[in-house]
Order: sequence, then C-alpha cells, then structure tokens
Amino acid sequence: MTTAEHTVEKIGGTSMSRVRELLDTLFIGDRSGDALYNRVFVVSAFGGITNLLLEHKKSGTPGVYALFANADDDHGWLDALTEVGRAMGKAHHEVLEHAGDLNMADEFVRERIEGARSCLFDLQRLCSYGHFRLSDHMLVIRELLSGLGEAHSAFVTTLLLQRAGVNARFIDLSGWRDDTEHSLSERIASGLEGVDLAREMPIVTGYVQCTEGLMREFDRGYSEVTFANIAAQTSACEAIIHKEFHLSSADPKLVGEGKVRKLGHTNYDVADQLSNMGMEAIHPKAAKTLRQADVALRVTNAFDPGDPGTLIDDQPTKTPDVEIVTGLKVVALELFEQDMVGVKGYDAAILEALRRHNVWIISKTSNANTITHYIHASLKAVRRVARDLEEHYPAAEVNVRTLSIVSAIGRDLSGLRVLGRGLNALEEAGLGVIAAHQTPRNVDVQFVLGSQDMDKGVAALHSALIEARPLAPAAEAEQKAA
Ligand SMILES: Nc1ncnc2c1ncn2[C@@H]1O[C@H](COP(=O)(O)OP(=O)(O)O)[C@@H](O)[C@H]1O
Ligand SMILES: N[C@@H](CC(=O)OP(=O)(O)O)C(=O)O
Repeated sequence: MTTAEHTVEKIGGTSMSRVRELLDTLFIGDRSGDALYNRVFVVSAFGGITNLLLEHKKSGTPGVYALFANADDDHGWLDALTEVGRAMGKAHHEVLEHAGDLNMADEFVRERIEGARSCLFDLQRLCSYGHFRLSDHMLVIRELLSGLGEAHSAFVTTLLLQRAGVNARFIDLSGWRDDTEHSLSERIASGLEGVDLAREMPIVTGYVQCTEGLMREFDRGYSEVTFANIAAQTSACEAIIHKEFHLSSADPKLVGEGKVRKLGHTNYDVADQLSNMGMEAIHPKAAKTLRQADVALRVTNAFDPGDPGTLIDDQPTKTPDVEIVTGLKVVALELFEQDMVGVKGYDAAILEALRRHNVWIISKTSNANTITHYIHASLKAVRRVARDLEEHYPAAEVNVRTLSIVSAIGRDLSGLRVLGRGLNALEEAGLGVIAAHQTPRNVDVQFVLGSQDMDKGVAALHSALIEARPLAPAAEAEQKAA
C-alpha cells in the first residue's frame, strides 16, 4: 500500500441501503480525477441484513444464527438463510442497474449463501454423532454468518462504483474460503497490500475474520471496530463516520428534522454515554483505538456533502449545555431482601447472574435492601436471570418490569439544573417519572419512565432543555465553524 494523506470512512447499514444516492454525495459528487482517491471506505451490510443473519439488534427476533443455535425445529434456519439470500438480492436490485452487474451480484449471493448452507448442514450432521458438540462451534458460525452481510455490500458497492467510472477495489477481509490464520492487524495489512491509495478506492468489508474473533470481542456494531483499526493502522489523517443524518440533539425521525440541532463538536465522554444508551455515535472500543492512535474522528451526514459534521475529540467544553436527549427501552430487575441491610455480596451475585446471561446493563441504583438494574435485553432473558436469583436467594423478592430510560447528555451539565427542569418538563407533559438519577460528574441525567412514554419523554425533554434555549454564543460559533 502506498500511502499519502488519506482518510478512512465508514458507512453504516442505514446509509448503505441508499448507496446509489451516495454516488452523488459522498463517493463522486463534484470530485474528479485524483480528488476521488486517498479515501478508504469501510462498509456495513445493507440495513437489516445482519439482523436476518444473526438476530434483530433491537427486538431480538431470531435470525439464521439464533435459529440454528436452538435448532428445536431442524429446518427453521434453512428457510431463514434462503430469506437472507432473497433480502440481499432485493437490496442489490435496488441499487444496481446494469444487467452484467446484477448477474455478478446474484451469483455472488448464491455462492456465499449456498456455501454457508452446506457448511452449517455438514456441521449439524457431524454433531449428531455425539463426539462433536455444536456449542463448541457456535462462535465460528456467528463469525461466518456475519461476514456474509459485509462481503455482499462491499462487492455490490464496488460494482456500482466501477460502473460509474471509479477505480474501486473490493477488499474482502471476511476470510471466505481462506485457510490461513491471521490476526486482525495481519488481515488488514494483507488485504490492503499492493493497493495504490492515490489511484484506487478500496471498498473494505466492515467485518474482519481474525484469530481474535471480532464477534467474540466486540459483537454487534463491529464494523466500527474494523474502521477504527484500519484508520489507526494506516495512520489516516482523519477517520469519518457517515450517517443518515447529522449527529443531532435527538433522533430527527422522532423529534422532527426542523427541531433538532446538529452537534458541531462533542467529546468521547458523550460518545460513550450515547453508545451505552444504544445510540451508537461510535462503538466505545473503536473510540478507544482512535483516541490512542491520535486519529481525529468526525461524524457526518452522508447526504449533506458540504457540511463538515461533528468533530469528536478529547476536549472538555467551555460552555455547559445539554447536547443530546435519547431514550432506550429497558427491563428493570429489582431484588428486594430485608436481610440485605449491611450485608455484602448481593451485588456481586446479581452481577454474576447478569454476566452469565450476557445482558447489557444500562444503569443501576440501590438502597438499604433493594438493588435495581436497568437492563437492555429481552424480557425473556431477564426472566432467566430472575429465576437464577430466586434460586440463589429464596427469601428475596425479585421483580421484573419493562420500562424506558430517557437521558439528557452533555460534555458538562454543571449549573444547568437539568434534573429539576427535566422533572418539571416531564410532569407538564403528563408523564409519570418512576425514578431519576444523575451522577456527580455531571455528564448525564437519566429519567425512568413507563415503556410507552419513551418517545413523549424524549420530545418533552428536548423541547425544555434544548429547543427552549437560544444557542449560547460559544456554541453558536462552534456550530458555524463546524
Ligand atoms: N441523535 C441522533 N442523531 C442522528 N440520528 C439519530 C439520533 N438518534 C437516533 N438517530 C437515528 O439513527 C438512525 C440510524 O443512524 P445511522 O448512524 O445512520 O445508522 P447506522 O447505524 O446504520 O450507520 C437514523 O435514521 C436516525 O433516525
Ligand atoms: N452490520 C453489523 C455491523 C455494523 O456495525 O453495522 P452498523 O454500522 O449498521 O451499525 C451489525 O449490524 O452489527
């Protein structure tokens, strides 16, 4: 790889589904000749494909992986895999036009889907002998399946760009039919070996097959980890994440595009809080890689090419402000036991059960005899944790209920009375607040509401804490400059 000043840029699934429009904004736009190059693109699967391959990211609805894992019904996963092939075909038929390209993309999907099918089939048959345990291979299966989505989208994008006259090159890091073993950095290095960045545009799969196991270490959202590692390893001058909208003060689809404000500048602390709330501004592990390699990160709107977007760095702000309001559905797991007062160990036992069931903890509170965890997982998964705890603490009362958390986040919230003003706003909107907490560090305030009240809660807090205030002079300058 010959390197000059290049950028590494990631396109998420939602934007990938509109990849044709990206020709006019991001990939080509008003660029020509050399200006097209020195950009490495890392792509996610088309929107919804990974959900079908693994499981739905938000609802948990099983995909091929989950059906294969609990193969009570032997053939469910086979139909699901056929469905993925169909969905992939639908995705590329929406973006490609040329008959030759469509043929190649159809053939690509057929080869990968049928390859995966025979692989899973053979494994299932092998494991029927008893000496081989399916559970020993599940992680490899998860890796194999997830790689299909990114290989497909990168292949299709390369065809699209080549047809438009761009010298694009498909870089498949998914390890398909590759019998060599590589670490993450080796696979990246060998994938990009021989690429002339000044004259070629690499379209890299957001999934990397590697000895570390991308899924094992990072699970969903892994394409940001790939992106960050490529940016760090190739010493990119900037790492850019392209989104469907500007990174805004709330979800534009929920609050209205006209009401939200673009974030001109924020920091990794806010990005961590956002990803904790399921709003992946950036995967926390990816942020760490970029921070350590000293590569600047920018989040932009893929469809608004003239706008530099949001700069994310390590800097604190001079002007305290609520920057984002976001919400998440959660399940509250409450353990009450009178004997808890003054006794240690309850917390550790609950955490151990949560870890065993691999659920995501959003937040927690406790008092003398009660510990409550707010968890992002299916009700079914949390009920399993509850059953474990009931066995472990027969005298305890364990309660599980679905709720939502609405959170106001900013680099510095000091002096803004966010807790009090937020409570008022929610009360005025007629919403019952079940709990509220802030930490002394003053970067977020969380309000716990009924699960049906989440969207109204986001709108009420956004209106009171963000829309109601004029742009502070410093923030205004920052927005203008960005
Ligand atoms: N604060 C926010 N700013 C921008 N988009 C947001 C925000 N909160 C939620 N969203 C939603 O996130 C969706 C997907 O975001 P995007 O990052 O483009 O997807 P992907 O994860 O597929 O890359 C958008 O369609 C938008 O509705
Ligand atoms: N497609 C993968 C990887 C990813 O990062 O996707 P996105 O960039 O759309 O969040 C997933 O859904 O987990």
